[in-house]
Amino acid sequence: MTDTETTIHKGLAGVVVDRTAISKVNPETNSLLYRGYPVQELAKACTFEEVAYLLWHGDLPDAAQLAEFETLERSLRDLAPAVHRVIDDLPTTAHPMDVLRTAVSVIGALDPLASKSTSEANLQKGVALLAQIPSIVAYDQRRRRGQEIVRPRDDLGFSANFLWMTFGELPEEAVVDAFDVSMILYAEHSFNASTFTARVVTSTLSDLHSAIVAGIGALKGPLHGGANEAVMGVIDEIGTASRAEEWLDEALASKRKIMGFGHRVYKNGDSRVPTMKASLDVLVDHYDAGPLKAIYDALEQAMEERKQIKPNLDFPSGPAYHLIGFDTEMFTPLFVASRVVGWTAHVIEQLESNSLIRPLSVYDGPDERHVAPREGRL
Ligand SMILES: CC(=O)SCCNC(=O)CCNC(=O)[C@H](O)C(C)(C)COP(=O)(O)OP(=O)(O)OC[C@H]1O[C@@H](n2cnc3c(N)ncnc32)[C@H](O)[C@@H]1OP(=O)(O)O
Ligand SMILES: O=C([O-])CC(=O)C(=O)O
Repeated sequence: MTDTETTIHKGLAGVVVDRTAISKVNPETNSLLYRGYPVQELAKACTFEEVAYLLWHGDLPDAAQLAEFETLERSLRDLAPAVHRVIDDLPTTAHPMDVLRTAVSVIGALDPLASKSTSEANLQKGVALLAQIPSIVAYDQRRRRGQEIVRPRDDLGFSANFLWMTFGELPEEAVVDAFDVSMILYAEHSFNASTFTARVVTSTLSDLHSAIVAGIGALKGPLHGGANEAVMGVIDEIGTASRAEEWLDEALASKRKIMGFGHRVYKNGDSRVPTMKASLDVLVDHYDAGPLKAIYDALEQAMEERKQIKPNLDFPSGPAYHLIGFDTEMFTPLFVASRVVGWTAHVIEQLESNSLIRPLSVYDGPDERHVAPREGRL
């Protein structure tokens, strides 16, 4: 085939690269299934731990399986001293995603199973990361605020413990539930950029921690997970609901991408947004945050009128995390705390039927040329 006959799929848009049994994103029906279950049903009826178990094992746990899984996750929450030391050595000017990426890399280097890549070994590594990423994120926010570390509690579930370690107190159940819903919704989304990155790394037969570190790097960008942090910047810039339309017109005129809107796959709205928006509404009531919600609604409406582009999950989750009390730059690490579940499931699935991921490209550099003799060239 000549270069002129080759179709280039920029950004791999529309390209199907493999099969997956983990989740199904369906833009036609605006639905998202985890192992066959609609994510809205899971968010309503299950805890994040149950959903993690489902994504890793293919089925929801029974009572004994859940108890065993929860006991294991709760037993692994403490960070190794070396991980603490590395975090302490990093300046508080470092972005929390860089701190998290570095800490996960240290966990990998310390892991006695580092070179083992059976499904069992990868599940063990995955559950340790599930348990320890909240400890890293909570500690990082506290050290930035000059606060003492709060140790994990093994009498609390994943989300309650995460909030306990971050804030040193337990918020009301409605807040814990809203946070848990966000964790469920962020857990998995087929071949998104960070998951694909993790699968590319895995396809070389590299290890799980390397894949997760690479996934964190891909998630950090504002076109992907970094958008939940950027949404808060937008809301701060707008300042008050009555300015939303004017702000949007100026932003669009200067060709800005509006963070928290649009999606590569969903063109008619993100299946997860209604569920997260309901949780945001609970938080808005709880924290009496009408003005923030008014900006949210005004921007959503103006974006619909100007561009007919709908919000993605990062639009409601950014303000939700703000209301719960997280610093804005911690929002994308919160996404990691959840998505590590999806990444781990994909690493395991990739290894089950691996093929090195290595696409082709069309060369459009200079025609062949030859190196002139050294004398005369230099
Ligand atoms: C959890 C997640 O990762 S969800 C994604 C989070 N990312 C964001 O919120 C960042 C903002 N959104 C975007 O940049 C994009 O919508 C993406 C990257 C998510 C998807 O992009 P793509 O599928 O490549 O769509 P693409 O960029 O081609 O957009 C198609 C058209 O819609 C416009 N558009 C899409 N999203 C936006 C947006 N957020 N703001 C303004 N215009 C937009 C594009 O400018 C383009 O217009 P044009 O045809 O006139 O040039
Ligand atoms: O699927 C995508 O491209 C991005 C996304 O929504 C996610 O990773 O949750």
